[in-house]
Amino acid sequence: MRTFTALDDLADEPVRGTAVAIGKFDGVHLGHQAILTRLRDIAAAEQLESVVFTFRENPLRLLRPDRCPEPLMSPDQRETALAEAGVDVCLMVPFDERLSSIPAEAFVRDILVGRLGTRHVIVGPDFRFGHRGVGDVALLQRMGEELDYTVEEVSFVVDDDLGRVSSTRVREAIGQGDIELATRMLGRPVAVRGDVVHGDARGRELGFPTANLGGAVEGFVPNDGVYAGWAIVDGVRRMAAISVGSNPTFTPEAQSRVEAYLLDYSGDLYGARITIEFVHRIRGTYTFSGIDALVERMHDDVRETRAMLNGGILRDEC
Ligand SMILES: Cc1cc2nc3c(=O)[nH]c(=O)nc-3n(C[C@H](O)[C@H](O)[C@H](O)COP(=O)(O)O)c2cc1C
Ligand SMILES: Nc1ncnc2c1ncn2[C@@H]1O[C@H](COP(=O)(O)OP(=O)(O)O)[C@@H](O)[C@H]1O
Repeated sequence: MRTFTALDDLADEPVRGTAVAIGKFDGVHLGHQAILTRLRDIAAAEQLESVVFTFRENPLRLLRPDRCPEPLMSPDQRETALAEAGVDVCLMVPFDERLSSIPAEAFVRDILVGRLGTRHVIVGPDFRFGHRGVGDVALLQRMGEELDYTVEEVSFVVDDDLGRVSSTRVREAIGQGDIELATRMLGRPVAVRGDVVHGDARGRELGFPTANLGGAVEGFVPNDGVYAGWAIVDGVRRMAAISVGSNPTFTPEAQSRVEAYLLDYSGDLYGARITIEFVHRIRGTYTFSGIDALVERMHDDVRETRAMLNGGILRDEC
């Protein structure tokens, strides 16, 4: 996949004869994947390049920061998911004053047709575009008759079990601790990524050293609590008991952070970039009366993690 982070870069390396899907694609969930499947099929059938037109940040960050939700993915995670979906070209441009002031008609004429040579446009439900969001599917279609492209609106993915799939519902599911539902709507694990930093060096004394994620953590961090999941280090996936919290037993005022105890592992992870995938929420974060109570509970958490990830078979040892 070729990625462009500025529209002007298209002048140096033109992309012509395209099918274009436009949207935020936050989460690249099953609904987005339905759009990308159509995009790929249409592009393949007509020997066009498949292009995703998306934004680095949610447009609401500029337009209505008070209503802008936390993203489900970092731009890098989104780019990876789009590449995995078989997209040829990703345009991930900043949604800035300049882009937001382009009128809907000019967006179609100058960008979709002028710069991308669009033959087909594929959008999701309720798609709006152009300055003040005045452009809609009807306008896209009207302009397509004149400018010789077609438009397809892919409807919501509504599943008997999952209901309607949307980024908002994925956030809600994670917020309610239903990691399983979020995972099914995403069609991939709920995952965060970050660098392992030093903590308070307490973990190893408790018998549970934990890799603490620091710096800018990519992805949507679930609510405080304890989770069963996986830690992926250098491409190797290991079972992990994960804590998201401020360790209130020790540091009630601290900021919440993500830390993972990797089962059956000992080694040095400082400085490594690791991915943590959440599979199941075990419990909330408690303020224990002392270290012994915390450690006893952590043993249970580890047993439960192993049971969850081994398909529900509890073994005697932990
Ligand atoms: C599985 C697991 C469950 C945890 N549960 C709690 C908890 O309920 N309350 C709490 O205060 N800390 C909890 N912690 C966090 C520990 O307090 C923390 O890992 C320990 O203080 C080590 O911190 P350090 O990495 O900064 O050395 C948990 C950690 C793990 C790995
Ligand atoms: N099983 C393990 N799970 C997580 N980290 C481990 C494990 N074994 C060794 N480590 C190492 O120990 C470090 C965590 O130890 P800890 O005492 O909790 O210190 P800190 O407070 O700096 O996180 C990790 O960053 C990693 O380098």
